[in-house]
Amino acid sequence: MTASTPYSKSPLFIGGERKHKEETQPVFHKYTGEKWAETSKASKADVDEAAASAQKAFRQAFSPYARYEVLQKTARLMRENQEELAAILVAEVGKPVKESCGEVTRAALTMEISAEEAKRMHGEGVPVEAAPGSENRQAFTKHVPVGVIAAITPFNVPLNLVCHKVGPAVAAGNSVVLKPASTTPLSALRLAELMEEAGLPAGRLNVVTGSGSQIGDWLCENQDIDMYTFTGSPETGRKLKENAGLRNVALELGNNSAAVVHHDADIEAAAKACAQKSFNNAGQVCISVQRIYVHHNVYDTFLETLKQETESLKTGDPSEETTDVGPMISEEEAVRIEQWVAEAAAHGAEIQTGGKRHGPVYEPTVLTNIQDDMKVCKEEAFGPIVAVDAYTTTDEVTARVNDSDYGLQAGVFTNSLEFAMKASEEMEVGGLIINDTPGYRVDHMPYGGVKKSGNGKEGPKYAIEEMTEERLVVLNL
Ligand SMILES: NC(=O)c1ccc[n+]([C@@H]2O[C@H](COP(=O)([O-])OP(=O)(O)OC[C@H]3O[C@@H](n4cnc5c(N)ncnc54)[C@H](O)[C@@H]3O)[C@@H](O)[C@H]2O)c1
Ligand SMILES: O=C[C@H](O)CS(=O)(=O)O
Repeated sequence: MTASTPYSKSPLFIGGERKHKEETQPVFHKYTGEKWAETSKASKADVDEAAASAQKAFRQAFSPYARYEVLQKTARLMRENQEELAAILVAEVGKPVKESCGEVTRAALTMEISAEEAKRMHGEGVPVEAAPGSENRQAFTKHVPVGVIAAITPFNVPLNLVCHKVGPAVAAGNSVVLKPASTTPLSALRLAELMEEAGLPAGRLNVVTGSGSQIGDWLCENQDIDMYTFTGSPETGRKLKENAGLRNVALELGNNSAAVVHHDADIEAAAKACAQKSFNNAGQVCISVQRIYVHHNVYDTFLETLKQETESLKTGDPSEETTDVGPMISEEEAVRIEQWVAEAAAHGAEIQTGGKRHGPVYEPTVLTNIQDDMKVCKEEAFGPIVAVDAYTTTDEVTARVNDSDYGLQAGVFTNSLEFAMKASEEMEVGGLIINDTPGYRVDHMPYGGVKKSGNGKEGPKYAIEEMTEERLVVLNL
């Protein structure tokens, strides 16, 4: 299987074998619209074969140090192939090349962190002998891999979010059946090649491409799958969880991230950070800044600086080094954002900058005079728009941050320890970032949300806890 270049046909990756299928799905270049590649469309039989291959591989010895070596070598190979991997992301996501290179850097680091965690898995001693009558017993726990993990990933960060599933899964000794996003599968297929080159035993990673809903259903029907790890929309995640039966489903879902700018914040720094994290990846990031609440004393200054920073962003061809904001994943999605903005404007919102669509490219857009019940505030935009409003008290803004079905991460720009600690107590999120945006993430930190944002925790150390079972061993000596 060669890396996908224009008009290449990618096979399924099952049991270390390439399996070309007659029926294919196109992958389009998200800026030019040209057909960039075709991927094989898996059948139920292919999914069942992949799960069986994964089970068979799982039963083969694969020591923690061998897993460490494979993951470390994978990270090295990713770095050596960074340019090629970034070019795939530019094409299949439409992600600006500088951001695509950044994703490859982070993905390699995720694999490296996973490698280190492969060597750190351990249980603990349990003092059962402290119980009367158990004086002659000893006990300890150990973490054992769950077995075969079905991993389903979203379109927007297709390499690093695949690594956040495959890396910890392999580190913990599991096998994986991976279903990457149908619109951005090529980076995952290339990763599978690199992991094979790094020495990953055949069957430890299987990649099935095709219809998400069909493959999702077949994975739920298949009893060779021991758990599911899903990243995507709440609607899809809910369906998967309903169909998985008694098997665990780790869910990393949506968000409509809020940032708070208090009167004592560094206003210029906050505006720069908010502009960057409102519009990177064309706003198609689960922790993209979508709502900004600014203390009324500094509202005008912040808004002016935010507008300037936003208008300095270059939109256009993602293959150009100078581009900051590329196309969205499809023109249909850009039209959806156009409609959301029009609806908000029809109800009084003011477009401070942006507001125009050019095919799949939507201009970075700042909205004011918004109402909290507008779609642009209440739902997940997943596009290059941000709504800005003023607040007066910390109680008021905390309530507005919490007025959401989601709770992944929030950011609070303040130098008040009192407000920061209040926020840490009262803001209903999985991650609270003080003096930065909710868009902050490093790949070894615990990452996950509450409410409709999901139930899982990523970061290799934390994902491994979900991908293993704790077993107690008691010795009656
Ligand atoms: N919390 C996080 O870490 C995180 C990270 C990235 C994206 N996301 C979320 O993902 C969403 C955007 O990604 P998307 O549009 O690819 O999401 P999506 O839910 O449309 O698709 C996600 C994956 O599920 C597959 N799928 C589709 N139907 C399925 C079904 N019936 N059963 C099983 N799988 C199915 C898709 O093919 C894809 O691979 C946003 O809501 C975003 O917030 C969350
Ligand atoms: O889209 C959501 C991602 O998890 C954010 S990041 O790219 O991992 O920082």
